[in-house]
Amino acid sequence: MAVLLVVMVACLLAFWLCICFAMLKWNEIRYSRRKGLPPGTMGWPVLGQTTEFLKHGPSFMKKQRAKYGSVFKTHILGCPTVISMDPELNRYILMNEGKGLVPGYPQSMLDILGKCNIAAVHGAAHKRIRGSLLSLVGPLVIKDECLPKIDKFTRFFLQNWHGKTIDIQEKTNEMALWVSFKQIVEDEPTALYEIFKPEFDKLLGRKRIVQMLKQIMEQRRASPMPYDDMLCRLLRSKDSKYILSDEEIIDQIITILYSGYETVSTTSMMAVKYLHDHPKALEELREEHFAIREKKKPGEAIDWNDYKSMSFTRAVIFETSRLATVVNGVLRKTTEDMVLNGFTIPKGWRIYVYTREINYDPFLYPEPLAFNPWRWLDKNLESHSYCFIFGGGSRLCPGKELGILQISIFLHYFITSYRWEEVGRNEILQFPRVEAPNGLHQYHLIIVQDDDPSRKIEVSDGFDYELYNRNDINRILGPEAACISFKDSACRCLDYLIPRKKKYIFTIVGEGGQPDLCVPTSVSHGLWLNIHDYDAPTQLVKPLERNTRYVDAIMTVPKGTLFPMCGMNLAFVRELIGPAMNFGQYDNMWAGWCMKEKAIPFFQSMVLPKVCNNVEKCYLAAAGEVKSKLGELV
Ligand code: HEM
Repeated sequence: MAVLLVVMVACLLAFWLCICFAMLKWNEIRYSRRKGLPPGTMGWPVLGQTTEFLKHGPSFMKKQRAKYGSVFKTHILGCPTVISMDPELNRYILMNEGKGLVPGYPQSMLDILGKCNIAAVHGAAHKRIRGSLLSLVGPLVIKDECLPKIDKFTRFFLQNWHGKTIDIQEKTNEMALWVSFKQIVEDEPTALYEIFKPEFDKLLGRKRIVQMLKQIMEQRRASPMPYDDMLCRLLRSKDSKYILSDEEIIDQIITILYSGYETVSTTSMMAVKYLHDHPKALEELREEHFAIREKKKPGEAIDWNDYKSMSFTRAVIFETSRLATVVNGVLRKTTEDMVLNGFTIPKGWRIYVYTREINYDPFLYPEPLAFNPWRWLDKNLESHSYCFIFGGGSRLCPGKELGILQISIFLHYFITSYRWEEVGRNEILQFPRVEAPNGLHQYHLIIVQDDDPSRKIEVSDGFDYELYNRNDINRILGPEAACISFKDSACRCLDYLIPRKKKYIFTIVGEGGQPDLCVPTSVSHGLWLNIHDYDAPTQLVKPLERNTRYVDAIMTVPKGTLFPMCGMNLAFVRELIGPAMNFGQYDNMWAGWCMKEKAIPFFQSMVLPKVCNNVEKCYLAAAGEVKSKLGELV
């Protein structure tokens, strides 16, 4: 009987597995019939890969990219989707709104924001709604209209925190909504806000919010009182282009509240966290703000000139937004079949313009996991073509300057009024959405793949890594890309150019033996399993000779012994021997491309002392000269 039961369970299990496999297969076949789609997998019918995407977020993205490249297809959030992690393509999509591309936000979001909201419209309607929005929150009006109010409400909000344990997440959250709410309807009683906030937090409370706003609008129309807030400006727009219907006004208000809520609150909270963890940055910020306060009477408001002098504050806000990546990307939808990067994206597909990774690009942001606000003091960075923190193109965030202003004023009153310390680890500061990338992984790997870029290296789960291939080398170095030769160990030279601290550099070739750095070693040379690592002429005369004897042994090259060294299957400690390993155009040459300009004249003019009467002494003397004179180049 028991045996029968086991057999039945096994049959059921096998049957179930077959069904699952068939469903997966069917889904893949369904999409494989369409020609020209990007690589990728669509997962389960209907569900697609939504669960993996929501559960693993950034690591799901990295894994798929490693498998399929920077542009791949998937099925998430109920829609076949192409994910682009390619900075060039992302830029193209952002800059080419309208050419077959419109916003692609899910229906659930449009249901909350309303059908007239800015993300639901495009073309002329978008221009009109955006124009109206900019007349309320754009850079031209925030100086006179928004700043005095933000100052007043933020200062009021930050009162009486002395000696208390506060949840900074909860507080910044409340502050972002309250300050926006008060700017929209300043003179409405605070009790109204108390009803409004829980409805807003539920997000499903649109119906109730619409009712409340309609009521306020009716009262305003019937009242002779002069109001001075955003709602008043919307109701009495002076510019005929921007006269909106009641429905449009309501959607506009909900959009302003919704768009500036999580973005401003999360950035404010993360700025507090980063400043707490980086006392030097906090000290410099305090200096900036106390210098402003010194010029003012107690309680005097911040004015535009004060705000404009907050250059380090702006840098802190940009660095926080970058490192915390509050917005991971934006969504677009195709309105016709489109060819992008050589792939055909069918009409109606969603494109996830995933911009998160570019925030950690070491070429754009050297040592990208470090909190370094000073990098933003170079103003060019804000306008860099690949800086997508506030989006780009015709949908560049219209609330960018308003958001920065709100966070600046918050930081001003927060750091000039309080000193604080974290209570408990991560108990007060909670990061349910924002990842803290700093310090989570002991090792960060930079992998430079040197063979065919269409072949994808599989990297096991659990590694924190960046993967570069030949296409990336071409993208990063542009016309200079030829200086890193292809299909040899010189590909590691890209590693040198990646501005990040690296301790070990490994060059691993095909199925060769792996370098071993378990013992304190400056250079470790792995041997090849399959062929003798002969020099070129010997290999020519012994083309078929193979090494069949593999000895699992470590040999130490004695001091003073010269030995031939191949650049492949080599590992070394960068700090000890890095400059000598900077490979050039041809393998095994001792000169890196970045040194060429200066290195050649340097060597041509080098004179060694007379005591250098053998190779070893010459080498050591030359190495000393290189260290002292060329050291800063490396
Ligand atoms: C630190 C704060 C903020 C960040 C990081 C941020 C980021 C962004 C990004 C990335 C986009 C592009 C969306 C897309 O292309 O689909 C965007 C658009 C938008 N943002 Fe912000 N934002 C911030 C603050 C604000 C504030 C305070 C407002 C309030 C008015 C706001 C209102 C909007 C609106 C209405 C859009 C849509 C624009 C359009 O479709 O034309 N944002 N924002």
